[in-house]
Amino acid sequence: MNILDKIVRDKRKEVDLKKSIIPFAQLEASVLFNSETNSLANNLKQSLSGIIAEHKRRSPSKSVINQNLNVQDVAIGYENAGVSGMSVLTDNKYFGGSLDDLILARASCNLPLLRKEFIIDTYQIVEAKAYGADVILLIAAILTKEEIKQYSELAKSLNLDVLLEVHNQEELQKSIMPSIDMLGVNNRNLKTFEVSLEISKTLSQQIPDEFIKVSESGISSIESIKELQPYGYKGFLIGENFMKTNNPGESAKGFIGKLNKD
Ligand SMILES: O=C(O)c1ccccc1NCC(=O)[C@H](O)[C@H](O)COP(=O)(O)O
Repeated sequence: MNILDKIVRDKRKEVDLKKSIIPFAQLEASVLFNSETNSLANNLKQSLSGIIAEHKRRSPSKSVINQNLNVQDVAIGYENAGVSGMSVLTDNKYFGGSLDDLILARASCNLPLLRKEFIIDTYQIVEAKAYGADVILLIAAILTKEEIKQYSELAKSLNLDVLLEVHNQEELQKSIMPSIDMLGVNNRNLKTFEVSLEISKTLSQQIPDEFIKVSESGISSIESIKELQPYGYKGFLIGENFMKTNNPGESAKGFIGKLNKD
């Protein structure tokens, strides 16, 4: 069983447990369906920095990255740095995150917030809305085409943006549909942890122009961004490179300052 299979297996148990504590109807009743969304897609279209900075304490590939920070400081720091959006990992077992992180980030900044989660059930999408997310992530590797359609349409009905993540051509082909706002190419193979920016470059030609392209994972230099921009990428998801420092906000600020100067 690879790591993605293990994460999904545990996620199904977690969601079942949550449903037994707070039933779907009760969760749904707590959500303000039409509440405003701060659109990440719009920010990326407007060519702000394009950086989507992540809050990531640990990961299956790197183990501990940084356990000493509080999410409010990180959110405020990222906002001051001029990032286009913030990604908040909410998985606890493998990444040390939680929905509390999402709500604390929401209370601390006005950035578009991505709930970075392994979504395998509509429950998690309504939960994302309830906890203040503006964007959800759908991972093509763990969903059927029908699930991608159902989940993305539900997200749109809740005023949430949808970032759909792919890693190969097969995943891309099943994911192209009007309810997707942004197509993210993950440079990290989630089954083997191998990272290569070539994945973003190769898949870019097959992404139709109407989708905003986001390159994810393994980005740690201005040169990488400059390399990816000619392939049409407007968004760049960066986690470890900022989170491994004592002050991710300052680190993002320095990065963006250099990006704007070059
Ligand atoms: O990061 C991992 O090790 C990982 C393992 C298995 C599934 C997902 C994983 N990461 C989620 C992400 O997509 C990254 O956190 C995100 O793209 C940022 O990546 P990085 O800049 O390399 O921290």
